[in-house]
Amino acid sequence: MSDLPPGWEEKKSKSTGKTYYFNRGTNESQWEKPVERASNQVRASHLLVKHTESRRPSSWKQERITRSKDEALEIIKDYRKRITSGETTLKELASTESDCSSARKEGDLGFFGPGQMQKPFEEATFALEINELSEPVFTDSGIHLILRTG
Ligand SMILES: O=C(CCc1ccccc1)N[C@H](Cc1nc2ccccc2[nH]1)C(=O)O
Repeated sequence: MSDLPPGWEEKKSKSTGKTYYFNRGTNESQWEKPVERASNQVRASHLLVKHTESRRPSSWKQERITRSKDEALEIIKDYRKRITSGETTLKELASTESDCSSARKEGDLGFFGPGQMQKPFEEATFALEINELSEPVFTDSGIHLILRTG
């Protein structure tokens, strides 16, 4: 009985006879045996709008961030409306609008566990279902929209 994570199955390459692994759910295939991720890990993408009170009021987008916290919240609320209406997606918006360097990865932060992110961000993410979008979340970095992806 192969101990593979849910959705993965072991297959034999027709051409080389080598064992590989296929995930029917995601259509991924890989040579390496997939490992279970620790159950207390989550994955998220986020869009960050910084403001003058941000810990580091600078980003790849803007050398000096001059918007106020109130202005940042209005912007984030507008982004959330555009995502929930289906006009755009968090990943699309994060790529061009996020003040976090993860913008270059469509806002993806990868997997993380407890104690790795600022508490408000961690608590908000762990409270989300997979594919659920947060309300605006305030951290020392600024104001975030978080999409839990894993
Ligand atoms: O700390 C980083 C880098 C985060 C990152 C993780 C994984 C891949 C790429 C970037 N960026 C900060 C802004 C920032 N503050 C955050 C607080 C919580 C989660 C993500 C955050 N991003 C900044 O740019 O000031």
